[in-house]
Formats: sequence, structure tokens, C-alpha cells
Amino acid sequence: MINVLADENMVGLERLPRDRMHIQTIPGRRIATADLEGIDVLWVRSVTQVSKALVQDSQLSFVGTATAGFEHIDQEALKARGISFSAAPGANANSVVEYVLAALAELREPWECLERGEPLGVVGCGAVGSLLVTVAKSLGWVVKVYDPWRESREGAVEGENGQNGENVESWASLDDVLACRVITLHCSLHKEEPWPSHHLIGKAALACLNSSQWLINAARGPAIDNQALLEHLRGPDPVNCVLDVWEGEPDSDWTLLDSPTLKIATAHIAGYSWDAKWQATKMLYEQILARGLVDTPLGSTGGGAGELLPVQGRGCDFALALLQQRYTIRTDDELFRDLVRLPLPERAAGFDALRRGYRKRAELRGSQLPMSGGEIASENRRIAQAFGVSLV
Ligand SMILES: NC(=O)c1ccc[n+]([C@@H]2O[C@H](COP(=O)([O-])OP(=O)(O)OC[C@H]3O[C@@H](n4cnc5c(N)ncnc54)[C@H](O)[C@@H]3O)[C@@H](O)[C@H]2O)c1
Ligand SMILES: O=C(O)[C@H](O)[C@H](O)COP(=O)(O)O
Repeated sequence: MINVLADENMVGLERLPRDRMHIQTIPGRRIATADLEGIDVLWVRSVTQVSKALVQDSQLSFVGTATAGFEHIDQEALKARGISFSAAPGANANSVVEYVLAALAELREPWECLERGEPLGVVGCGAVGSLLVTVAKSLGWVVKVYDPWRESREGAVEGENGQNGENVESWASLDDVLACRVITLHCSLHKEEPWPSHHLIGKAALACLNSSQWLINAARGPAIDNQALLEHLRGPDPVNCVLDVWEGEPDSDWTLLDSPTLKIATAHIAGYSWDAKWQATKMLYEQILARGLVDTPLGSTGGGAGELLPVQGRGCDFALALLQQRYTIRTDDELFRDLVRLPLPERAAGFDALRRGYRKRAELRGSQLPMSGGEIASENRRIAQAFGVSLV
């Protein structure tokens, strides 16, 4: 029997085989050294700092984070104690992509700019960025991608389909991306030279942006210098923003929300589809299975994304109506703005509570749209296909 300590916000733990595993859950922010006594496996989310001090007297053999980002894990400390580690790469990539698409369609103007051939600038081309590039290209949009780490590893990309499988024909510079009409951040957070992402969008980058552009951050709060952003948003020609992540969460400077050009503000929930969270739980279980810590494979866990209702409208209206059958981004914006009306001392706890009590949101990808024998406009067909919706 192994003992697993898990963040209480992981989903689907009750679905895992229990024949050789006992699972105990606690709030992620509270996990401390004493909680690790007798624990073999620790499963966290982004709010637990897994430091040398936390693990040094433990008997842990595996630490997993049910997240894409892993800057909260001291991997050197784990290695030094022979503790193996895994994140959940890609588990929530589609959830974030659907968040970005929902923001673009909800705001309409950026969607229409992209439809007219103005470029989408993507910063960071990992699991999220590369899926977004694929979807954007299927929509027929022009995409510019900045990821100097990948560029330096993989070199120039040749040929129409590139060598990286995402149809990135060439890498762009940061300046090229900052000149795009819509810019979306999907870089991991780190301070490693020569291309740190911490405060990547600071005063200098913000000086390149203006009110004809949109800046989306669904990566990590500190990828943007939030104080520099606040000053920029108070200036004469502020960029339009969609922010899902905040510097210093859950104790952030919420005065950013006073800005009229902060068009959508959410509580770090871009990756919070139920499918994404369950996928992350499965990935961590598969990791301990592969290490022989448990021996019961997961049975079939599928269920299908289900059938959609018929949709009226074309183009952006069609896209928004499709997305809203699974996800309404405005609801998350409203819930978050309510939180900021709480007295200051209650806001951090409110931020966590909002995330803990997040509704069960399904993804659109994999759903079926009934055609009922009718025709579908070619632009709508293109949108449905790019979203991974099959026409039945
Ligand atoms: N808001 C959310 O709910 C949510 C959900 C998922 C992921 N995230 C965040 O988004 C990040 C991206 O997710 P992912 O799954 O694609 O991660 P990933 O690790 O697959 O990709 C990160 C990419 O960023 C690139 N990168 C690193 N530094 C860069 C820099 N200075 N400039 C440009 N690119 C840089 C890397 O080379 C890599 O290709 C995660 O690290 C996480 O912090 C947030
Ligand atoms: O890195 C990630 O995967 C995401 O930011 C994820 O949504 C974080 O969720 P949390 O661990 O904070 O619940």
C-alpha cells in the first residue's frame, strides 16, 4: 500500500483504483513538512511551493504537479533526494486555447481583425502555443510565433509544414510579434538567460503597444510587469487587455481592474476545464503506474464530449454560439469583478475560493454538431473543423 497526499483541488481522485493506494487530500497552500510524514507520493497544483525545506526529511519517491507550469517545484532538491518528478504537460492546452478563442469571439473586434488577415502574435510555442497555432492556421489566420528557446534548439524551419509539426514556417522576433494586432502569451515562467520570460512584457515592450491592439495573458502573471502595465493602462493610448493571470496571486494589485481597456479579467481559470483537470489527474496516476508504485491500469474513462444544439449565424456569431454551448468567458469575468468588490482583506481568500468552487466546464473539442440534413456555410464549416467539432 502506498500513501498519496494530494491537493484537494485535484479532480477525479475518487475514480482512481484504490487497491494499492490510500489518498488523503488537503488544501494545497497548507501543505507543510509535517503533512509528509509517511507519505510516498505527493500530488500538488501550482499553489504549493515544493522546496528543499519541504521535501528534505520526507520518504517521498514521487512528486507530481497536475499543472503545465512547474516553476513552483525545486527540481534540483527533488533530484538530490532521488525523488522522481512529473508535471502534466499538455493536459490543459485545449482548455487554454478555447479560453483564448472565447475571448476573441466575445470581444468580436479582434476576431474580425484576424479574419481580415491581420496577424496573431503568439509568445511561447509549447503545448498551448503550438495547439493555438494549429487552430489559428486552420481558421486561415496569419500567425507570428516568438519562441527563442525553440528557435535556438530547432534552428530555422524549412518548408511549408516546418519540421516542428505545427506548421510554423518561420520564427518571428519579439518586435514582430509586438507589432501584431493581437498578441497572446503562452511562455513558461522563468528567469533563465538569455531569454527570461519574467517581466518579458515590461515598460519597453508596452511602449510598442497601443489602443488598436489586444494583449492576452493566460500564461503566468509575472510574464507581464503588472506595475508597468498599470502605468501604461493609465497612459494616453492603452492596449486592450485580457488577463487571466496576475502578479502575486492571490494577493495582487487589483487596481488594474479599474482600467477601461482591461476588457476581460478572470481568476486564473483558462486551463480549468473539467476535462483538463481530469486529464492531469490521469497523467499523474499513469506516472506512478509506470514506476511500479501501483499496478492497476486505468480502465476506459472516456465519455465523449456530446452533441451540440444547432447554431444560427455566421463567422464570429457562429464561433461564439458554438463556444458558449460549453463555455461563457463573460461569466468568469463577472465572477472575478464581483470578487474585487470584496473588502481588501477578503480578496485573496475570495480568489482561492472562486477557483476552488469553479463550475464543471466541458471542452468543445470532440463535440458533434448536428446538421439535420441541411447545408452549412463554408466559413462556418471551417470554424467548426478548426475547433475540433465534427458535423454529423
Ligand atoms: N492560465 C492558465 O490556466 C494556464 C494553463 C496552462 C498553462 N499555463 C501557463 O502557460 C505556460 C505555457 O503552457 P504550456 O503547456 O504551453 O507550457 P510548455 O512548457 O509546453 O511551453 C512553454 C513554451 O514557452 C517557451 N518560452 C520560454 N521562455 C520564453 C520566452 N522568454 N519567450 C518566448 N517563449 C518562451 C518555451 O520554449 C516553451 O516552448 C505554462 O508554463 C503555464 O505557466 C497557464
Ligand atoms: O500551469 C497550469 O497548468 C495552470 O496555470 C493551471 O491551471 C494552474 O491551476 P492551479 O494549479 O493553480 O489550480
